[in-house]
Amino acid sequence: MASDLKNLSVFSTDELPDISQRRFAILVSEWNAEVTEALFDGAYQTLLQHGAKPENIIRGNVPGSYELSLGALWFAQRDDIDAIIALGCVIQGETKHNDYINHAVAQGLTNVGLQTGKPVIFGVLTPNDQQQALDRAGGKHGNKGDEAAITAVKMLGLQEQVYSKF
Ligand SMILES: Nc1c(NC[C@H](O)[C@H](O)[C@H](O)CO)[nH]c(=O)[nH]c1=O
Ligand SMILES: CC(=O)[C@@H](O)COP(=O)(O)O
Repeated sequence: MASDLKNLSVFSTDELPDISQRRFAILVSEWNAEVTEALFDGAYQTLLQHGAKPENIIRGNVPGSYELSLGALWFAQRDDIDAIIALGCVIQGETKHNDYINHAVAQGLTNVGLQTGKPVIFGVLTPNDQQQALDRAGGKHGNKGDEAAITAVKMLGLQEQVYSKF
């Protein structure tokens, strides 16, 4: 479903888990900072709105989206981090560089989640241009940061369900 058909900031909040004691790492790429800072604001506020405590949210910056995977691994290896939200914006350039970054970071973040068993959320925009990025960082299509944060919350809820006793 394309973003044209679904606002990134509209989601069901039914049956969300208690996250008051949960600890989150939010990784932010420094490339396209106007966009990634808006993504961070969305993710951070969404976590607070759904019960997370400010003292349980840690932020880390990486130079670019390509570095999100390693940053996510470092946080995921900490015993005091329950979920990682990785935020970036890779705008299509003149060459195929964006394709290589996008594929690397998508696969890298997936691998970190599978390797550690912790929710590692792909909050990376891969737009064709700046306007498409802004539309998805608080613009007409909502905020990908909101979506990434609620995805982390929902995955923690699934984790609780899976590992709870009958
Ligand atoms: N062009 C963009 C980049 N490029 C930088 C890479 O992510 C990486 O930091 C570099 O290749 C060194 O390893 N990063 C973005 O996040 N967004 C871009 O549009
Ligand atoms: C992916 C990017 O936007 C940046 O690395 C520049 O890309 P390009 O050299 O293809 O314009």
